[in-house]
Amino acid sequence: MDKLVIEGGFPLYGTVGISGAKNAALPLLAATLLAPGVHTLHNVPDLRDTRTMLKLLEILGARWERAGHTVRINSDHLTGVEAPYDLVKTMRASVLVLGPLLARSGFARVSLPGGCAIGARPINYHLQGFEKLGVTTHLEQGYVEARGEGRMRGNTIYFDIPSVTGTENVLMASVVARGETVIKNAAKEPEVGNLIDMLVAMGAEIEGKDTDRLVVQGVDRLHATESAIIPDRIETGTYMIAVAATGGCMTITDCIPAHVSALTEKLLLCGVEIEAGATSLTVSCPEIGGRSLCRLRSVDITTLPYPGFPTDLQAQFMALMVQGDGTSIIHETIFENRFMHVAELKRMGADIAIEGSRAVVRGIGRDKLCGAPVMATDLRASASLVIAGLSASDTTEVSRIYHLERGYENMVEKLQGVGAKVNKVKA
Ligand SMILES: CC(=O)N[C@H]1[C@@H](OP(=O)(O)OP(=O)(O)OC[C@H]2O[C@@H](n3ccc(=O)[nH]c3=O)[C@H](O)[C@@H]2O)O[C@H](CO)[C@@H](O)[C@@H]1O
Ligand SMILES: C=C(OP(=O)(O)O)C(=O)O
Repeated sequence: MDKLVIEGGFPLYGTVGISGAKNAALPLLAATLLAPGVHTLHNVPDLRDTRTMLKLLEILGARWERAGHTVRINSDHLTGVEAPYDLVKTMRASVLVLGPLLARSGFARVSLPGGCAIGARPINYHLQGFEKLGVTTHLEQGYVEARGEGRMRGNTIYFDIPSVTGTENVLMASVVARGETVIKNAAKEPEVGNLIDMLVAMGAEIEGKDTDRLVVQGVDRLHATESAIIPDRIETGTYMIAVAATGGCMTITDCIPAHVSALTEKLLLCGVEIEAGATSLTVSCPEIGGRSLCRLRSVDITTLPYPGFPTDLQAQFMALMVQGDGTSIIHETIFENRFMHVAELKRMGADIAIEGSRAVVRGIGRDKLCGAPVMATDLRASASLVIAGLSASDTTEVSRIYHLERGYENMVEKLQGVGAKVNKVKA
């Protein structure tokens, strides 16, 4: 098993280019099942999760080829309807094939994802949405079997919580249902917008992009098309926090600054300087006494659905707040168990107490974290530990980095490119 060895304390200077978003690539790849023909997707990041999704499409009968970040998928002849346990257990987003398979074949069998490190994560909203469209679902030996009686029928679907993949899954089923579907309290994440753009290019009729009310007029058929994955806002935010934590000045290119505005506001309050261009962000720590490592004001965050502060940046922001000059309250409202990084950060000297869904982070100031062997428990917890390691004295070893490889393309190379002393070694 590989691990990362990080020698901390070196400020980051230079430029990092942002890859396509994992959380947009996964639903857009699944959407290629909706219509026969050759679909072209650009800016697809090469990650463990996108490789898993391509493997799943292959199991279902699609054929694909990759040239750099462009993937061509031929879904003319689908031969399967099942997402097996072995794949779903490595990637929950495998459930995103349910909607397209129902739309294309009227039947799908998908292993029910279990809980994961960050929470129970049920898919009841997905299933309730399909049932509203006339689909029957039942559980058989750990698999969800979903069957439509003839063509699905449009309906009004209300989500208690604006589920991101729930919205995407139900949307993909509804675009070919008969009549009108209204999705109320839909997720407004930019990745949902990216999927809507692709579906519309395929011939779907959807109104309400970027709002919490989506109105779909079902169409008889869709066609293959060409789309591009949006830049990864979570990767963007991770590098913004990395430079705030480590000091220096980094220009982050190929990103959409508006997609990270909640984080930008918080970093400005911390005292970090940020200049936004059309597709770039320059993040720097003001120099004090010849060092770029400014004092860091502690600020509070509450994770919320978009455009609120993303839960996928909570762990990384905590790695920054442990170096603050006061107390920061970090309130996690999306997932019930997303503080697995706390125990590991404490091993590096952080002062954090968990009180239910809140973490009380008492900042220990700059230059106080010390390197340690730590273990990654999930994707963003891993990124948090990398940020802590980059800012700590001595050496930090992060094990179980396969989590990191699910969602960060070339992280080691990108960090080395801005002066970080980080290497991947065999454990
Ligand atoms: C592949 C992908 O896009 N993953 C993202 C997606 O996950 P995902 O789509 O799984 O997350 P959701 O938006 O569905 O989850 C939001 C909340 O709703 C709950 N819930 C959700 C569905 C359901 O049927 N029942 C239910 O109770 C979840 O347990 C959670 O507490 O959005 C999350 C929240 O922004 C991000 O952290 C993930 O990175
Ligand atoms: C939680 C995440 O992803 P997933 O929903 O794929 O587990 C994430 O990207 O931080």
